[in-house]
Parts: sequence; C-alpha cells; structure tokens
Amino acid sequence: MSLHRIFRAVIMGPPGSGKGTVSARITKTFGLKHISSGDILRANINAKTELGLLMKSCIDQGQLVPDDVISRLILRDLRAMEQNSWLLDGFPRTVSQAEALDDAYTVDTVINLNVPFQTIKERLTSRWTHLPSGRVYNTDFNPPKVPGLDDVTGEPLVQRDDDTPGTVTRRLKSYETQTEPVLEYYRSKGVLQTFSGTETNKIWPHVEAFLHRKLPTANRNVA
Ligand SMILES: Nc1nc2c(ncn2[C@@H]2O[C@H](COP(=O)(O)OP(=O)(O)O)[C@@H](O)[C@H]2O)c(=O)[nH]1
Ligand SMILES: Nc1ncnc2c1ncn2[C@@H]1O[C@H](COP(=O)(O)OP(=O)(O)O)[C@@H](O)[C@H]1O
Repeated sequence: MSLHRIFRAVIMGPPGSGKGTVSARITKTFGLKHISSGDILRANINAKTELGLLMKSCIDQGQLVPDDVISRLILRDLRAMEQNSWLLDGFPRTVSQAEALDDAYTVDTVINLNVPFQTIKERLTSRWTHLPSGRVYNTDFNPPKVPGLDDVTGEPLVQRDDDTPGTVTRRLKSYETQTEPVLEYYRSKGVLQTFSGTETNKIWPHVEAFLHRKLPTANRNVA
C-alpha cells in the first residue's frame, strides 16, 4: 500500500515568513490540498458568521483564537478529505493544537520557514490579500498586474486589519511564546525540516527538492 499512501504535511513559520506564498507553489507543483486556518477564519469574518464575529476582535488584536475553537474547525475540514493528501498552513500554532492533530492523524513532515523577524515586519505592512482565495501579493515582491486587483478574478484586494505595525509586533510575540514550542514538539518526533533564508525565491528550490524526495508521483492527489 505504500505507493498510494496519503501524504500529510504542515507548513510553519512566523507571520509573514511566506507560508501562503510557498503553499501556493506546493499545491501547484504537488497537488496537495491546501488548508489555511487564517483563510478559514477570514472567510467566517467576511460572511459575518457567529464564529467569525466572535473571533474578529481576537485576530485584530494579534492574539490567537482559542485552541478548542480552531482545532474543532480544522479537524472537521480534515475529516471531509480523508482520502486526500494535504498541507496544513497556520495550524497547529500551539502544543495543545499539535496534540489534538496528533490524536487524529500522523503528520509525515513539517516544513519550517525560518525567516528573520526584521525581514518579516517590512513585508507585512505591504501585503495585499484577495480574501475569497487567500492569494497574497506584495507591492515590492509580487505586485498584482493591475494595482489593487486580483490577477485571476479582477476582484479588489484588501489590506488585512491585523497587518498594522503594532499588531504585527503582537503576532510575532505570540509566535515566540506559543508557537515556537510546537517546533520543538515536531523536532522531537523527527519530522521537522527547517529552511532558512530571507527570500522566498531562494528558499523555494530547497523545499521543492525536499518534497520531490519525500513525495513520489504516486502519493499525489489526482488533479
Ligand atoms: N519582499 C518579499 N516579500 C515576500 C517574499 N516572499 C513573500 N513575500 C510577501 O510577504 C508577505 C507575506 O507572505 P505570506 O506568504 O502571506 O506569509 P505568511 O503570513 O507566512 O502566510 C506577502 O505580501 C508576500 O507577497 C520575499 O521573498 N520577498
Ligand atoms: N491555529 C491557530 N490558532 C489560533 N489562532 C489562529 C490560528 N490560525 C490563525 N489564527 C488567527 O488568525 C490570525 C491570522 O493567521 P494567518 O492568516 O495564519 O496569518 P499569518 O501567518 O500571517 O500570521 C492569527 O494572528 C490568529 O489570530
């Protein structure tokens, strides 16, 4: 059965380290299903669901939403794709979330983007997001073809309410205290693979080569 084994991966890294950008390249190249906790939360906020309204102030203040809320949300989505290989982006962010995931699935590999905080701060205040798809742009790095509009749909891009300098500082702090222990958790399980650098275009070839080794064609989802 090993040829058709389902591949389950997590991508980690501080806010703005390029998780969304690298995830888009991974899904395109390897056909894994991409599940982004931030995209799911923002879709709830946008649709003004009860959950979205409850979580918005937490997110806008740069705090993590409660473990039980996000774990239930993500595990429910994962149950709907039991037969698919997937890439989790933004979850788990605490050891308690990692344990909840571990109770349900074995994670094959954890890709850790190790990008210095100084590099990140400059990026986030110039990030533009297409909310419905989660596609991200940057006024310097990958500007949209038409300023302010998504390349694929032509719909407007927005700046996230939590991409302000003060909130970015709080998000980096919560990354240090709450999320860095998750790296240790996965390191001790022997599944952590760290990629360090300041530019996504230099990091990406290493991630791609690593996944080519880990993920022979047979493991990929059929497009
Ligand atoms: N200048 C620069 N910006 C980048 C690079 N890689 C990604 N970005 C931009 O940085 C911002 C954060 O990247 P994103 O993928 O959203 O990171 P995430 O928060 O970890 O998911 C976005 O606006 C990206 O377009 C890079 O190598 N250089
Ligand atoms: N796994 C999670 N646990 C708790 N809060 C989360 C989680 N994922 C996302 N969030 C909330 O959503 C916000 C945005 O997350 P995300 O889109 O992953 O952004 P980034 O990677 O740029 O920080 C976080 O700052 C946090 O408030």
